[in-house]
Amino acid sequence: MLNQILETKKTECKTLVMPEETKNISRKSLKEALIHSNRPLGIIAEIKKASPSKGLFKENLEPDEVARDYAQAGADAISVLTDQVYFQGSNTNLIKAKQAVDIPVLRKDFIIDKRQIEESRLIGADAILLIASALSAKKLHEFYLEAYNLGLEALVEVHDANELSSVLNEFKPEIIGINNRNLKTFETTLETTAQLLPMIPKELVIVSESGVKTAEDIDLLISHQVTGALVGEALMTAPTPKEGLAHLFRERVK
Ligand SMILES: O=P(O)(O)OC[C@@H](O)[C@@H](O)c1c[nH]c2ccccc12
Repeated sequence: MLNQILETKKTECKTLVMPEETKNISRKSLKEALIHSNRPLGIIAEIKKASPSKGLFKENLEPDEVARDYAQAGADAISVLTDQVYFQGSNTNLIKAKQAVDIPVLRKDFIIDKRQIEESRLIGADAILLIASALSAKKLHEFYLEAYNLGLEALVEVHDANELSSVLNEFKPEIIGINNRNLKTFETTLETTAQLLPMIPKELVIVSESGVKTAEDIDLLISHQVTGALVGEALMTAPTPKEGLAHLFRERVK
């Protein structure tokens, strides 16, 4: 699946046209937002209309409304899928989400070409996702530096011990994402986070991604002292973002 997505991206990148710069953007730090969360675990709430494994989550998605709801519900940051073909996202969704809130916005896409980093800056992203399964460690490092040069941060995503050690041999990213989803079977298990955690230097910000669905999952991640969690499906399918987030932290909905 990932290979197919990357092939599509390659084709898309051939005709990539730089968007106009979204004006009046004030960049926010994802790292700081996660570290200074009001909850024991920072939350990146994801705007994801559909996914290749689960199909459609929401028929009519208003990214600005969802972003505002997430922020009001106490999310520390927002992730917006911008890939169109597989996730039904768009750059416009990110622009709208960013303009609606003051918390940092992460661009979720498959970045394989340096120009996509500049594109991310132009549409107003605060941070980008860099996927270890999609890039060599060398390229990851190069793209990581490019992002920070442009004033963006990067969440460097790994999903197994091999990827993690090859990344850490090359450089120490400030923010590491552990993706709990097996890219072949699409199954998720928080065991992935538990297993990779001890390999990561303590000073790095660690985000557990995918398959975080219940208050028990959140408890487990808190007990492992990860900095944050990236939650998509559980919030997209909750009656409201507020209820979804409250449920994860066993809070009463006000
Ligand atoms: O919906 P979930 O299981 O809560 O997962 C969210 C997020 O981690 C997932 O969307 C994701 C993680 N890494 C990605 C890379 C590309 C696209 C999507 C993703």
